[in-house]
Amino acid sequence: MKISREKWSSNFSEWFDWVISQAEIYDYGRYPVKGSGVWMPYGFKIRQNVTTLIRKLLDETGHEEVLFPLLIPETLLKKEAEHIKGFEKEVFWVTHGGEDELEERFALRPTSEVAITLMESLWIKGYSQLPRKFYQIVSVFRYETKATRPMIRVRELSTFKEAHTVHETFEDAARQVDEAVEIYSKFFDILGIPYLISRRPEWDKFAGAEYTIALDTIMPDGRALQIGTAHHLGQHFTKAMDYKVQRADGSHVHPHQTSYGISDRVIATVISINGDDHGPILPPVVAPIEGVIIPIPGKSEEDTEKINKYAMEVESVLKNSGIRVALDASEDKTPGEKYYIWELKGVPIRIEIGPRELNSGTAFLKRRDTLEGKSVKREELVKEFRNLEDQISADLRKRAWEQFKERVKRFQSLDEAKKFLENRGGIAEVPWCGQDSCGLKIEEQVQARVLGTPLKPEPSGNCVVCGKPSTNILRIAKTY
Ligand SMILES: Nc1ncnc2c1ncn2[C@@H]1O[C@H](COS(=O)(=O)NC(=O)[C@@H](N)CS)[C@@H](O)[C@H]1O
Repeated sequence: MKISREKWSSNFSEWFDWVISQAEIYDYGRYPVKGSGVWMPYGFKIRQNVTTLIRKLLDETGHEEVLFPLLIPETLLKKEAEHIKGFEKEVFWVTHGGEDELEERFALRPTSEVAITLMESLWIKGYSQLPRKFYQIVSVFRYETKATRPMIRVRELSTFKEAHTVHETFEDAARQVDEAVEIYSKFFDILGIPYLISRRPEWDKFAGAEYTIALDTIMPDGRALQIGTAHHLGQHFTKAMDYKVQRADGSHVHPHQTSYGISDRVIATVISINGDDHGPILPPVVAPIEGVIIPIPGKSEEDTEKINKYAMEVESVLKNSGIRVALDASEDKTPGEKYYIWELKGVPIRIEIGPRELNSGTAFLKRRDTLEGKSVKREELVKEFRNLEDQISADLRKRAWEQFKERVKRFQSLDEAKKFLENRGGIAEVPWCGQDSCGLKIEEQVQARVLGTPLKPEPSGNCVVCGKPSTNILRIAKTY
């Protein structure tokens, strides 16, 4: 028997608010600063498992973790004209220290390009020190004026991983952007999150970038969510800040840079992408508790005692093998009430230990995603548990990709694309001649956002606006 996904898909936003509060993941809307949420212990552990994973992927590809000041002086932030133009409406300012007005305002960093470029100009003088790849996982602040949403559109991005790299040439920076996209692809593949990689249109790239590559997923309500971006910054910041490095031939050149970021949105997505009306289904790799043991009382006090004792043995066998396991031995709830709570918390495997398991020396493993269960011998428990986890991870990833692929559709006319986006939602692909004017018209007529173009051009048919032969397809979607 499957659990319905009615609420999860048709009232996703309500479902998400209900899950993050009832599963005690993230307290949003009650802390008296709009757009700031609180990571509660269980949610903090999910966040920790996610950041541990991205740290691993960055550390093993030559990135060095750093930690920069939160405050950026106004004159520094304004060094790069496009950058400040793109952010000036989003910056929070600090104007006083105690009673004293500061002689210069400080910005709460909205992102750290100028801060990092300043210190790079002091640390890195010559080509032999390049390329250099830094990253930090910090809070950044953006005065979002659109409706804020927990984790998805916040004003304090409390899990902002920003990477910044320096290169001798444009080409090497372009190679780095490709590496960043590969790292993000691997990251989302491990998390089981489907995505499309698109080059953002010229009119929607990061402020101060040559070009932007973005990874977009589709949330249960059919809206697209940008979950990662990588920017080729060229020499925009190094020229604005007159930062040069010495080349092998003794000449000096402004180095080229990239930056790439992900945020709390990744956690919102990993909670939401596989869910049902009982709550989220967390992939084992990020689940704070991979398996929860629920003892089922016996007919007599004596039996129940034996069952609890056996359950504790099962707990230590799993714990000793490095599995994050919990034993819910609370006396004040029935097994059914416990099932409800742990399903709401998205625990991927439930281990039922009752009279039958006690007598046969087995454990009953129940999957959170399909609700299928199977009995395993106690001696095989760790191996069977790990195998089941691998099966669940693969099935969750497969199901998410199947749903995703159903929601990416190609159309030859704008009307069909518009209808599709208004009904089910998803990402529509239409033939495009490559002219910005047509691209902007598409956004207008479809009342949706252009996500951009595939990295490998896919000309097919005639531009849906002007009728000229297409040079590529354009992806459009209702977005967050
Ligand atoms: N208000 C927000 N709330 C949550 N996540 C956000 C918000 N704004 C942006 N993000 C996420 O942060 C990622 C990086 O932000 S960004 O503006 O595109 N890029 C940068 O800031 C660059 N400096 C790379 S670190 C985006 O891809 C998006 O997933």
